[in-house]
Amino acid sequence: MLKHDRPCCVATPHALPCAPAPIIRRQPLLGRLLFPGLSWPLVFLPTVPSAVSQRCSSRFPCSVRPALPSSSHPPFWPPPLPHPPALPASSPSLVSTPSALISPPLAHMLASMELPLIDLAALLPDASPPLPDGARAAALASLRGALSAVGFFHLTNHGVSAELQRRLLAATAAFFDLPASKKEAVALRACPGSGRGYQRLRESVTAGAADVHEAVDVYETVAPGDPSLCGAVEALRTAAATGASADAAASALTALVTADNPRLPADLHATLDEYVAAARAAAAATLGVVAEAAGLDAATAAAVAEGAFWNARLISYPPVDGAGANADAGVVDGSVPPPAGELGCGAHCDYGLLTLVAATRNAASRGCLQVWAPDAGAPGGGTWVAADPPPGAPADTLVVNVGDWLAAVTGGAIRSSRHRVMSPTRGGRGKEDDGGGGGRVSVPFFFEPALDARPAASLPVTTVAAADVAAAAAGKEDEEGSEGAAAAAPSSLVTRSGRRVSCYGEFLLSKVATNFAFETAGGGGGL
Ligand SMILES: O=C(O)CCC(=O)C(=O)O
Ligand SMILES: [Fe+2]
Repeated sequence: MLKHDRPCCVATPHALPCAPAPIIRRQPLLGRLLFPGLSWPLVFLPTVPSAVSQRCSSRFPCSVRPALPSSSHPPFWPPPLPHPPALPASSPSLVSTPSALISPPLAHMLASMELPLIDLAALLPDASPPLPDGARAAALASLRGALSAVGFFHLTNHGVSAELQRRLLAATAAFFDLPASKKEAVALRACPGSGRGYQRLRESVTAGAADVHEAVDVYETVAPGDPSLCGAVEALRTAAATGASADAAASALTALVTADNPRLPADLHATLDEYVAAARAAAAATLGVVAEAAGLDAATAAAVAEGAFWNARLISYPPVDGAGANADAGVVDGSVPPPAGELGCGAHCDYGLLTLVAATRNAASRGCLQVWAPDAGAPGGGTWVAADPPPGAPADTLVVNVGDWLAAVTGGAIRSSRHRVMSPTRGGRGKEDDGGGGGRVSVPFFFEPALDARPAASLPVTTVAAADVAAAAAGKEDEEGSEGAAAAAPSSLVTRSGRRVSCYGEFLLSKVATNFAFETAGGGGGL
């Protein structure tokens, strides 16, 4: 990643009419992140190494580390699967994994909707007591199997306590229960360039179709002179884009990442601050383990995570009646046609490194989050797999999934899979209710690469799949009956105009530009 010691040269964009609020500014890096061969003690350094201290400008102490409890149960579940055969040195596409690499037990695991449960604390290289070598290798193999098949797994013992998750989900639910006028007071619509704020029902759009949810987006706020922003601006300006569009993109990116977050109710604000610090630390540690499972060398893994950026969404999915809801989500099967109605959130891939999802565990929520497993189910078919934690999973279980950038960095060894959220079924409220009421509340935390992270020249970059192009042209994702094909289409690190992205910031911008109903097709800073 490029380093800069001079202020960013992009003109600060037009003043944003958002209320200034001190929520969640860029935090210091956690010292060195966790990678094979390295261990946590580097995280405790009271003074941050000079290479990263220039980013250390916030009120958060540099000694933040996740409180990773010692393991009290087996480090992975279900039992380990055979390690898949070695992947070819250069994988032909970003996300496809030949079916031959899916072992029969793994296919079974997918069909029975059992994503592995990974115990992060037990898998850390400096875990105490250490796992026997064989057990650690088996757990990593189980993780690798899930990463290469669907890019989703369940995570426990990660330091984001169940209690903190419950508090955040309850405060989030309370926000969405407020009168519309209070929510609209922090509307994204009022400040679209900031990417932040409240979106009413059906304002968020996935691949052209309205989503049946309300949400609030928040982002890490970086300083205009932040090295990663400067690097991204430089990358944009020296990329193939011509002057005017590069300037527009640089301005749009600057507006997006330097804006302040909306003024949320005090308790939600404070809880979110606390949650972000914990989730960020957990994500960094998880990335180390995922990188190891994916076979990335330590230097590449370290480079991927340096200067990481984050954003998050607070989401409320209201319950709906009958068809289209998750009534039968206990049996998710690719042979069942997709619901005719609207989705809580349409099928999409996440953009960055890893997403950590905390969600209500009430009965209404169960089975709502689903991931497309192209190699499972009938040969040549594919299956939507339920991704929510099963009822018996530990209370702190988070759903973790791989984003496009990380999948690309691994050359397709691990998948960034399409996933969707079904609307909860009305009346499905159960005794496990923890704040979602009759609906589902979730908070995906997106752990992203540095804004100036560049795709390595050696990375395979797929062309946009035909199904995606057709769907984009038609303004919707899937033609009826072709959901499976479109769901399996690979993502690619190209902008909407088909040019290879110059840096992660540009990729992020091109994705965010199509996310909301009020934005025009020409949005996205000229990309
Ligand atoms: O609500 C969820 O569980 C996940 C939502 C999601 O996939 C996203 O916002 O990217
Ligand atoms: Fe997602």
